[in-house]
Amino acid sequence: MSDAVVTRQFDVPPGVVAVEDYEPFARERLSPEAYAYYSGGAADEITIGWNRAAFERLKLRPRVLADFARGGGTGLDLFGQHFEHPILMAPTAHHGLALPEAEIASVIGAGGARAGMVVSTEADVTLEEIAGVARHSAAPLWFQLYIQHDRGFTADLLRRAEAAGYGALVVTVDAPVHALRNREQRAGYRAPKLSQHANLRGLHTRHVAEAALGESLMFRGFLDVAARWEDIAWLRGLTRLPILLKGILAPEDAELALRHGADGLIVSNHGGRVLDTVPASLEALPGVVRQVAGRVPVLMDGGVRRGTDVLKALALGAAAVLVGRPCLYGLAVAGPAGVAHVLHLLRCELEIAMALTGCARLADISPGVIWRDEA
Ligand SMILES: Cc1cc2nc3c(=O)[nH]c(=O)nc-3n(C[C@H](O)[C@H](O)[C@H](O)COP(=O)(O)O)c2cc1C
Ligand SMILES: CCCCCCC(=O)C(=O)O
Repeated sequence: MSDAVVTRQFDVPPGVVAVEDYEPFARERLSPEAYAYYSGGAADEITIGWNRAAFERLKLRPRVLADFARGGGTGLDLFGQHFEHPILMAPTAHHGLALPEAEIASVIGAGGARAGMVVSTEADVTLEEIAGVARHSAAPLWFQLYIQHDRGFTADLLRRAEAAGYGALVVTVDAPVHALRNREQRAGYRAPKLSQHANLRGLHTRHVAEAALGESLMFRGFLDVAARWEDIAWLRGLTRLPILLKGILAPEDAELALRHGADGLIVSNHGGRVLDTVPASLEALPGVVRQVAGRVPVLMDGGVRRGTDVLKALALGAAAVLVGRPCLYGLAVAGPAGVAHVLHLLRCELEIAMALTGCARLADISPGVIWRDEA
């Protein structure tokens, strides 16, 4: 994509009234390989199911006759930036599989819904082109960084993101190796070559010898150049941008993250796409929130499909949530309009859930909105 425009008209199909309604339409429109890549997870996809089950298990505690005469709202400030609501578009790779306009369409959609967007290192459009479009929109833009084996190249990526005006750096730390993606393998999905990654042009491929039968794959050079804690401290020294670490589940890692200079955390299991049978993000959230004890904002993602899910995550201590697959499905089905609609639906549903639990503002959302069964 070199000319950053979206000129086509997109329509939301009739009957699409909730985020999950997009999925069957997206499945029809995507190639089987792309659908496998977007929808799939690691190995047996157990964690994907747990991400949803954790939300479904929690019951809400309604409150009646609350006084909303003084108004209310969903606005919040994070890292000095204002967000109209706490629902961000998660970083996801390769929007070009959904639509030729790729991330250009996504950023227009996110802007339409006044939602923050986190742009993936593995976007199909350069981070500069995306930021160029976002300049005209109300949506804050953050950049997701995969630390590359070439640290010089990584530092250049960071400088490019700073120069393009991104407001924060989200460093994804939960995927140092290629995950086991059996659904992708079965569907014949092939990830684009490094040379085809818009943001990684010029990065040389690092060849690691294939493991022969009976040899170790992981421990013969594959992990030598993987990111370590010292890389976080290194990044911290390179930039003034707030740094969030994405992919934290264990409270000990949350503590280490703060010790190495993280300004925020994203509790995430990568949408169940990296290590299968790790717990649901929502289950891991309270432990991380307890450990962090208010020192930095904690965000979460994984399985958010309803406004009530957003409310539950905030009740357990998240400052905001990120949404992955539903935005991709919205993009595949209705371009920028679909992305905006997905994010707008979630915001509207959150507002309804707040009204029915007596919360006028995000600050009113407390663990008290969760129903606790009598012992
Ligand atoms: C197709 C796809 C691509 C993704 N690519 C990235 C990526 O490039 N960087 C990253 O940090 N996370 C990536 N993720 C993970 C998301 O940021 C997020 O953690 C996850 O999608 C949240 O779960 P949900 O899809 O259930 O909302 C990807 C997820 C999907 C579905
Ligand atoms: C080493 C992991 C690369 C994955 C890139 C895209 C991604 O995050 C995904 O979930 O897919």
